[in-house]
Amino acid sequence: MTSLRAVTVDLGEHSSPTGIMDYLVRDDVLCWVRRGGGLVGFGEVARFTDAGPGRFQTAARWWRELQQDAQVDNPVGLPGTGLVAFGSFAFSKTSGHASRLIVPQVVVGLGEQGCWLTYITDDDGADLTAETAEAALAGWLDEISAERGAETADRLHPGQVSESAFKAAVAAGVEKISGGGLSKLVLARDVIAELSSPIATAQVLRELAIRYQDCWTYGVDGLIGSTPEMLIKVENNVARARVLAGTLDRANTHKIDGESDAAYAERVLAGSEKQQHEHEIAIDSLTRKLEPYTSEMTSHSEPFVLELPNVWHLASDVSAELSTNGGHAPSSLELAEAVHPTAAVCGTPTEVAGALIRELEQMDRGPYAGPVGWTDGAGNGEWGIALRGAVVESPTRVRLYAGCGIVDASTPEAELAETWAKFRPMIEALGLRR
Ligand SMILES: C=C(O[C@@H]1C=C(C(=O)O)C=C[C@H]1O)C(=O)O
Repeated sequence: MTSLRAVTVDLGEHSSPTGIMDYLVRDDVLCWVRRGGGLVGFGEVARFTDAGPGRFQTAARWWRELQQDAQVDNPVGLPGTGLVAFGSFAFSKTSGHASRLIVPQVVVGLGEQGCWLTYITDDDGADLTAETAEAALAGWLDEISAERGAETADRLHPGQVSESAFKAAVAAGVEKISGGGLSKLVLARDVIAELSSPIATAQVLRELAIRYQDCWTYGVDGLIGSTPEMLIKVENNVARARVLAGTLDRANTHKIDGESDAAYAERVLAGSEKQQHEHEIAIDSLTRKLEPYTSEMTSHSEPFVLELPNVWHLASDVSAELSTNGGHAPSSLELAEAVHPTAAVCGTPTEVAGALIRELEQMDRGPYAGPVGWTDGAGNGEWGIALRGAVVESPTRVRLYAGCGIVDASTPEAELAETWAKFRPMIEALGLRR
């Protein structure tokens, strides 16, 4: 195994109003961005890949061993400094898709407490100073990627799961739920964007990051998107999650005369028994899985309405003190494994829902609905659920994914419409029209 050396340097204040988005200038960036803060990585000095049920554990072991052999000079010491890996994990243990951790050569970070730069190398003789780190970053920024305009020949095609196949799967899912044995099931489908010229990934990421400020915009090795759902975040032994379930389209509203947006969302979403039921199942699944790792957990008794540009969601924020076993708290990677998949993207009970997804969807979800994010050497990290995103399969072919929670009151037409609302962020960022 390569042994790595790293240095983190303090960059002081970053005064630009667009923050870390200023660094989303290359199509090959690794990124994790929210409200102008986050991490952007360039280059690659180490990579881990694996598939199957052991993928999280082999990744965690690889990451631990990499730390043990590494020399890290990190006077900044904040979460996201020192050695960092970006990663994405397949949704399913049966997926052929490679889960991965990637250690970049250069990472720029921006948080509430400042801005920093990390330079990582496998070269024993490299000079680890602020100057070499800054020169490495400047080298990456020297060549920036081109933008592209929307082209009329760009097209959206059906994916592996057509609209009619999706509706049939939803009907079959509702029938299974009514028959007992499971209370919630999440079914998804895909669509393909065929572009007439190569995708400008950095531009897409910038558009998502600007438009979806409350979401986490991710870019990891061709997996791109902007997720509103935080699977697990660990910062200094505190874990946080944002659980979503319950969705209302903002483009096709049926407001009563004079009703405000907020009152409409409150009435139709927060006031809906079906949506509240779906939400309760999702929050229960997260808290149950997280509980064994915590000494204290807080969540609000009522969900709030989260407003995004495309949809409203019922949302709950959970926070928990992590219990330290022998002085060692679980890392973000260990917790991601423990809580994935939640009922927000799989169903309840997990095993029954997972098997039904395989049977009814008939598609490999790949990294869609799996954890995406980053980890540092101290166990901090942020793992979102890879939703509202796409996989860049070739420069001109992008596969978009979206799904919905199915409960006994679900109808195929409404769930199909909901998938279109969830595709919208990517469709618009790609400059496509439906
Ligand atoms: C499955 C997706 O979203 C999930 C399902 C939701 C729902 O059914 O209401 C809401 C948010 C997410 O937890 C997706 O975006 O593809």
